[in-house]
Amino acid sequence: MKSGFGARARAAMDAYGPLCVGIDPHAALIEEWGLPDSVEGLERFAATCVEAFAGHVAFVKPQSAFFERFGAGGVAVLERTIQDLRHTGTLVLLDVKRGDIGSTAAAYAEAYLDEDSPMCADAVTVSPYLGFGSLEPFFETAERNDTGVFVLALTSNPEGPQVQRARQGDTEGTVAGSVLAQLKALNGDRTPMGPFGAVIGATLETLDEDVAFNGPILAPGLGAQGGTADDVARLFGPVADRVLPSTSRGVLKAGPDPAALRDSAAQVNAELVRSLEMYRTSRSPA
Ligand SMILES: O=C(O)c1cc(=O)[nH]c(=O)n1[C@@H]1O[C@H](COP(=O)(O)O)[C@@H](O)[C@H]1O
Repeated sequence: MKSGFGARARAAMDAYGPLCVGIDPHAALIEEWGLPDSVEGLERFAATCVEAFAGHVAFVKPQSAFFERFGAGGVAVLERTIQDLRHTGTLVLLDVKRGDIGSTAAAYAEAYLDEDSPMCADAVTVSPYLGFGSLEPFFETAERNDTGVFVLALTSNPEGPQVQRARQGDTEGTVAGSVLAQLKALNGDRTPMGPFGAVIGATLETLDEDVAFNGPILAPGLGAQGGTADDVARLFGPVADRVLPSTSRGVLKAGPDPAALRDSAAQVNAELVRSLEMYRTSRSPA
């Protein structure tokens, strides 16, 4: 029987280290890899990523936008990529950042989080800006299927704080703080952790929020956006066991040789482990 998403994420991170590698087939990268910017090129790009990363990292995160760019043919490649990765046992976090009114959210949830769907991933990214409650169909479908949901909280882009750091009222906390508090309520005290994660960028100057919500933390922004392993340790050191730092271009630029891609991911993973360990030892009593 399949175990809960929190348990599967815990086991994968313990086995492979914290790194999540993103599959973002930018046109420029496809060209650098010597491939045509077409469905055929996309197919070879994605297959190379599967060969390089499946069975070597805890999570792979395909970015749907770069597949949708090619229409139905691109979406078919995305579907196959998700299935191929999952067949190897590698966890797939599908990055689609969905969010809509409840009845439409239910259809998105069925598409990405229901095991009967051909596009089902292990987890999906969602946006809470139609109201956290509008995400309920995602949570409910995930619970029924032992899949997971990652909700945007403090994103890695410079425009994020305008909305996410906004105060909800004179005395209340921030929008992001409210998202994190609601995730905490959903995860409860499940062990080893709950299935509902947050997205918090590795590019932030400071966290300034309570991240004790007992779920995984996707931390994108490592590499191309300027985040470093030391930033990950500085921001997430106290909750190191739940952080899933993510990079796409930072590793993909090592392609198209699958061995070079795998080596690059292993190197980033090792840097993360080293920085998080240094943080831990610097804080432990002598
Ligand atoms: O949800 C995400 O993964 C995400 C959230 C966020 O705050 N910032 C962010 O960059 N991402 C995604 O992470 C990937 C970052 O790619 P690189 O900048 O190439 O590492 C892209 O697919 C983004 O859409």
